[in-house]
Amino acid sequence: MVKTSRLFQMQMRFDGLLGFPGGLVKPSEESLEAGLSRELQEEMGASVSVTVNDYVSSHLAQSPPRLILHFYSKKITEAELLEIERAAVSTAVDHGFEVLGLTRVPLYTLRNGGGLPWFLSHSFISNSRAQLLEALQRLGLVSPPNLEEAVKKAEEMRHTVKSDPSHRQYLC
Ligand SMILES: O=c1[nH]cnc2c1ncn2[C@@H]1O[C@H](COP(=O)(O)OP(=O)(O)O)[C@@H](O)[C@H]1O
Repeated sequence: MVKTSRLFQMQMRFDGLLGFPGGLVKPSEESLEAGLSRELQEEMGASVSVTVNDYVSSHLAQSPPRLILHFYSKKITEAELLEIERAAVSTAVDHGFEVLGLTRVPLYTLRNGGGLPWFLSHSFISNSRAQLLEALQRLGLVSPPNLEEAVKKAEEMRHTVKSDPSHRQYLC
């Protein structure tokens, strides 16, 4: 087990993909920050107020068309994070439906390649894997050389799993 001083959260979505808490916002009806705060309440059961200061980046979605993906990241204390984790399984209305669970992201690489590389080799919704890498770099949670190494290892792991004979056995 690795104890880290910094924690970073994502979630397992209903469709089995990893992604961030959030959802669709109609800018004609509410501000992006108000919409995101509402979605966070539904998906995590906790009140987190997002402001323009938490804004990170925007990208055009490849699908569905005409969807703009706005990404925010918010720094909170460990106590607030623990509170969110508790609320996510107790009061969040989306728990067990749209969200199967919050998950911490391993920010370390083990000697055997476990940790962040394995995490990055999973499947992610839309551009959320790129959003994760952007946030880890911007927030200084993983150093650029370690991040680069983790991305490289993750690619190798994807190939290893595909060529693993036991993987083929499971498919037949
Ligand atoms: O974490 C994310 N990062 C980037 N794009 C996402 C993420 N989650 C969802 N999306 C995008 O938003 C679209 C709508 O997502 P979802 O179906 O979860 O919205 P909803 O919660 O409002 O129903 C997805 O098709 C995908 O393109």
